[in-house]
Amino acid sequence: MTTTTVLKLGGSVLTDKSAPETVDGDALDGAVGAVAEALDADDAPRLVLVHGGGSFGHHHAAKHGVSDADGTRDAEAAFAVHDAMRRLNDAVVTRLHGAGVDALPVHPLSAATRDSAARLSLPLDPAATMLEEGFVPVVQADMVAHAGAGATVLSGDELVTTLARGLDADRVGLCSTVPGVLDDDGAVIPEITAFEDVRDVLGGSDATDVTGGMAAKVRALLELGAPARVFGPDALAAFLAGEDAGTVIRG
Ligand SMILES: Nc1ncnc2c1ncn2[C@@H]1O[C@H](COP(=O)(O)OP(=O)(O)OP(=O)(O)O)[C@@H](O)[C@H]1O
Ligand SMILES: C=C(C)CCOP(=O)(O)O
Repeated sequence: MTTTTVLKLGGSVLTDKSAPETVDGDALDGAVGAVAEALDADDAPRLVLVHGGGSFGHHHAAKHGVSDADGTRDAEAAFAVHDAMRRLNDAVVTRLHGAGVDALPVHPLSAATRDSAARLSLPLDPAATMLEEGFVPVVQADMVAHAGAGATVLSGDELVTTLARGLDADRVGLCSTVPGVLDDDGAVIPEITAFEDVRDVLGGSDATDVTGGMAAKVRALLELGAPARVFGPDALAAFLAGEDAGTVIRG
């Protein structure tokens, strides 16, 4: 039976977060290589890729003072974030093509919305139909029109949980720069089942990040209702091959 995997490639992995709009070419090649190899396997999953903002989205969002909670009615500001994310998305999709992966872009701004209670509505048909037709959807973190708030940031983490639920994913992974969620001593916590257990060790991000870093990630994954894994680039191939990797989060 073919399984469905939703995988986020963290913006902190794909980019150099210390320099605006800078792709980390080696890291992107490494991730793309692992994806291409996994899709060549006999038991390859159907794969939905999501990517975060790194030094593309977060840089522009911070500059314009927007986040997933604080919106803007300045169309040029919203477009600056979206367009930077599109440039990163183009870079990811193009490298995937270079590795023989049939990737197609998905830009949520054109179709997703948030209501006044910040509930996300994301049409799933595009990604579902792409999967049916053998493509790999590559969904960018983006801006989204938000009732009563103008436009807010839509994080890759929220896209992962929404797509995983909506597409009934069998496996969910978040590849970040860290090898997992780390405890006070820097060791990988094997399993998280409650936010209270890890609240004290969870922080934001070391770099510019408008969506809450690791604490927000763990919170979102605990609400998913299915196991999800947070791991580093070294474990990406193992995760895609169906093995355990990093920290498993079970809500
Ligand atoms: N307990 C913790 N364990 C691991 N990382 C932590 C912890 N607390 C805070 N962090 C920070 O969380 C970061 C990962 O979150 P971040 O949102 O930056 O990653 P990402 O999803 O890969 O990138 P992006 O948000 O750009 O897509 C780590 O680089 C680290 O700085
Ligand atoms: C700032 C933007 C548009 C991206 C936020 O998504 P994340 O990097 O997954 O937190």
